[in-house]
Amino acid sequence: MRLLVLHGPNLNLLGVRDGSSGGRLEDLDAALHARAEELGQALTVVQSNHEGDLLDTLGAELEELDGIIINPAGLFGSYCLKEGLEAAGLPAIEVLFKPPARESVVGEACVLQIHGGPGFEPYLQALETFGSGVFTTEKPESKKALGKKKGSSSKGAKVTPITVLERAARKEGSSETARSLSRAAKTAGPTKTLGRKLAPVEDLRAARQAKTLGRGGGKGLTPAADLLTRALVRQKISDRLSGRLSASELAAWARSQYQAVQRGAPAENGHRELLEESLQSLTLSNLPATRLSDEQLVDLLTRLDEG
Ligand SMILES: O=C1C[C@@](O)(C(=O)O)C[C@@H](O)[C@@H]1O
Repeated sequence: MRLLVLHGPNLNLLGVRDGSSGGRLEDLDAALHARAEELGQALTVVQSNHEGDLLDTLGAELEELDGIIINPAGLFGSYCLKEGLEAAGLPAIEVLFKPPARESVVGEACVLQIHGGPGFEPYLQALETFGSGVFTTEKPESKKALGKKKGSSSKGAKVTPITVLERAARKEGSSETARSLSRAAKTAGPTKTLGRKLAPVEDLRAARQAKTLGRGGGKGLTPAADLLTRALVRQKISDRLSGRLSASELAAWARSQYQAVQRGAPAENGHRELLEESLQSLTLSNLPATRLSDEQLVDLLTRLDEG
C-alpha cells in the first residue's frame, strides 16, 4: 500500500513553535516511516506552507497512491484542498493534533478524521487504519493527474519516499481519532472519529460512505465489506425479522461489531453514536431482561433509517 502524507502550513514548526506535540516534524516523519515499515506501507511525506504545492504534490503522486493522510493545519477551511481530495477519488484521512476551532472543510472530503490525542497518535492511527485493510482500492486503468507531473519541482515541498514490508498489530485505545473511533476513547485517551469532528471522524461520511469513499464518483473504490454502516445493521435486523438470523446470532454479531468499534474500527460517518447504541441494544437483545420484541426491532430499523 502506498500512502501520501501531506503536512500543511507551519507544520515545519512542529515542536519548535509549541513543543507540545511530542517532537519536531523530523521526529514525526521518523515515527511515521517506522510505523509504515512495520505495516508494510510505502510512504511519501510532504510538508508545504503553500496550498498549491500540496495540490500539485497530490496530483503528481496520485497515480502511485492507495490513500492519503492530510493535516491541512491552518488550511482546514480550504475548498481547494477539499476539491483536490475529492478529485483524487482515493480514501483520505484528515489528522489534526487538536480539533479545529471550526468545522474542517477538508474533512468533508475525507473518509475519516482523527483529531487529537497524545503526541503523533492521530497520524499513527491513520497509518494503522489504512493498514487494517478497511479501505480497498481498485486502481482504475488510468487516473487523471492533477497539477504538475511527478518529478517536477514543488516549491517549498519536501519529499521523503520510503518503502516497507510488514504489518503490525493495531495498538488499542491509543489515540483520539475523529468522531467515530471516539466515544470509547474519551475515557481511555485520545478520540477517534470517523467523519468530521472527531475527535473525531464522522458525519458527512455517512452519506459519503455509502457511496463512499465515494468521492469523485467512487472511482475505483470499494467500501470495505466490514465497514460498519446503518445499512449493514438494518440488513442484520431484517435478517433476524425474516428468520434468516436467530436472536442469538444477531446478538453475537452485534457484540463482535460493538467490540470492533470500541477498538477503533471505522463506522459510518456521522452515525457512530447511533450505531454504537444500536449495537449495544442488539447485543443484549436475546437476554430475558433486555430482549427486543419484533416491534422494537422495527422501531430500531426506523431509527437507523432516519438517523
Ligand atoms: O499547525 C497547526 C497544528 C494543527 O494543524 C493541528 O494538527 O492541530 C492545527 C493548526 O491550526 C495549526 O496551525
